Amino acid sequence: MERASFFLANGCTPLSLSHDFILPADVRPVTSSVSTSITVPVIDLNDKQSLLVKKISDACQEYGFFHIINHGVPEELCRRMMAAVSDFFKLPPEERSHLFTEDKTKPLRVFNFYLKVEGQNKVTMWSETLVHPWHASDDFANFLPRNPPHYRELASEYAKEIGWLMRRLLSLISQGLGLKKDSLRVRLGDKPRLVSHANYYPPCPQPELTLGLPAHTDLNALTVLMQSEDVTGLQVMTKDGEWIAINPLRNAFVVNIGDQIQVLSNGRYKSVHHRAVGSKCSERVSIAMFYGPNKDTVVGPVEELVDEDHPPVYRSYRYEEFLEEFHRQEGTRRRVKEVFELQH
Ligand SMILES: O=C(O)CCC(=O)C(=O)O
Ligand SMILES: [Fe+2]
Repeated sequence: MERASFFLANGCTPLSLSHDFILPADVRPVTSSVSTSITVPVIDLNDKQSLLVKKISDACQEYGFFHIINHGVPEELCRRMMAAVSDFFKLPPEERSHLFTEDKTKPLRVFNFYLKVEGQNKVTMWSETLVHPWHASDDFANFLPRNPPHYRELASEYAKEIGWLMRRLLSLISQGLGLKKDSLRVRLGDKPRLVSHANYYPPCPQPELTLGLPAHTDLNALTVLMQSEDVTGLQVMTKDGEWIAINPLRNAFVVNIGDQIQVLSNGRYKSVHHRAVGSKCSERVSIAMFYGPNKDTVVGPVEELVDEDHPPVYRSYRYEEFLEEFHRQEGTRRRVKEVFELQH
């Protein structure tokens, strides 16, 4: 059966792998060099508390990424949420194009990631992303798309569940660092910046020539990601600089450390590079729920984690300063937290 063409929200011709999407050879994903022998830990949230804290701590130090199972979020809700995102991207392009903007101050928007490349203006990534705020208890439905009609209700319900999960994860991560349960949550402030990115990757005729999402680290503190169950795409860089695939696992979430926890933990926990590659045969969806400080929060290494043997790796900053640096590096393979490193 012929597959219906995908039109980008800002385009009126069917998506095709034109010059605009093709990356220079040195940044293309080399499938044959992606290791399949290593993978990130799968952590069962039903494990005994002390074991759980240790396993999460080890994963945060070694990979900055892990899977969680028995997370308590109803499977049916996850399935419906993924379907709602997929339905959103299947709306005719004119139904999404009014949300398309490069203005990052708009809370609800659709955009494409891109990379700036020498001799070529921008290379657009093979994906489209829906951005909006989320909140576990406040009503944020006004910031959500009206279409598809069930999106508002589902996203609100899903946010409530993720809110609880984030709280639990932040507590476990704090304990892993030897801190009080609520330490990281308090540090990140009582008005965290909560943003959701729903990424849609249409099938890609030549995934080896482009990327769905460029290599990046998450700028926030913590990310809970749900990905399509039957398509691969997410890849993570290990300490040794090797790409590994994070293949989907049924009824599991991927959790990863963002830059702010790397800074708060004084470099103990790692916010690592990851990217998404396209798939030739199937569309793929991922929903990243980000938890970060608000712009006025001061972030720096937690005092208890700094001593003579562990001098501060980063200087403190207002998160707004970090965001400004992040925007300054737009379109590049960003190195934002490195700008805040102290020289010893
Ligand atoms: O699609 C994915 O698996 C990765 C998404 C991601 O890294 C992000 O949205 O920050
Ligand atoms: Fe990410």
